[in-house]
Amino acid sequence: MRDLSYAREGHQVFAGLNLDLSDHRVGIIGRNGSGKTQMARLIAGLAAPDAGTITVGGVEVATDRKAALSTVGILFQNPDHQIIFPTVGEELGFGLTSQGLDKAAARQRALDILARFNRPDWYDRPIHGLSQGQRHLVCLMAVLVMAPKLIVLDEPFAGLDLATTVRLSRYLDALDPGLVHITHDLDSIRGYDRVVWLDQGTIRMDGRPDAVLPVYEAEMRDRGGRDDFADL
Ligand SMILES: Nc1ncnc2c1ncn2[C@@H]1O[C@H](COP(=O)(O)OP(=O)(O)OP(=O)(O)O)[C@@H](O)[C@H]1O
Repeated sequence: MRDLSYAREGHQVFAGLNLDLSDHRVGIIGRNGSGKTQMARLIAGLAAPDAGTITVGGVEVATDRKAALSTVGILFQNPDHQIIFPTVGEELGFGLTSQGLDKAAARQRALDILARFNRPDWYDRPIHGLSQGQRHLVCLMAVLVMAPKLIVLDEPFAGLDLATTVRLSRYLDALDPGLVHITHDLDSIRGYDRVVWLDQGTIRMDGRPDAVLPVYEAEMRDRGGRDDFADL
C-alpha cells in the first residue's frame, strides 16, 4: 500500500498509509473500528482507495479487477455474505468462467478441488442445505480453485466448532499463497511471521508476534479494566 487514503461516508479510515505485507503469513490485529475490515476490502480490490495505490503480486487490484480475481482471494466471517449461487458447483465455477475458462474446464477444476477436500458428491448440492461450517468450506474451496497468490482472512473462523477451526487453520497454514489474517483470536497468529497492530487507521506496532502480542494484550487488559466506554 502506497500513500493510501480512504474514507467511508465522511469517516477518514486511512490517511497516507504505507505498508508492505510481503511476509508469508501476517496477522492483523486492532480494536473494534481500527480499520481491519476496510483494509481487507482494499487489499482484495473490493473497494478503491481515494488516493494512493494497492498492489498485490504486481496487480493494481482496484483498477485491474479481472487480474485481481485470480491474484487475491478473501474469506469473510459470514459465508452468506460471499456465496452468490444456489449450488456448490456453480459457486466454485463462477470465478473460473469469468476468467475466460470454458464451462467443461471450469467443471473439471471444481470437481478436482471437491475431490481434494473429500467431497466428491457436493457438485450439485444446494448450498442452502449446508451447515455454516460446510458453507465456510465452500467459500474456502471457491478461493483456492482460483489459485491466488494471496488469501485475506477476515475472522473466517468465528462461529465454527473447534475441530473445524483447527482443521481449516492447519490447511491454510500449509498453503503456498501468502496469508493476511485479521483476527481477535491472538492464539491463531502466534506462529505467524509478522503481526501488524492497527490503531485508528495507523500502524501502532509491527513486528514478530512475540514482540507485538504481549504489548497488545497488556494494553487491551489495561483498557478493559477501566469503566470508560468513550473510546469505543
Ligand atoms: N459504511 C461506513 N460508513 C462510515 N464509517 C464506516 C463504514 N464502515 C466502516 N466505517 C468506519 O471505519 C472504521 C473502520 O471500520 P472497520 O470495519 O474496518 O473496523 P474493524 O477494525 O474491522 O473493526 P471490528 O474489529 O469491529 O470488526 C470505523 O471507525 C468504522 O466506524
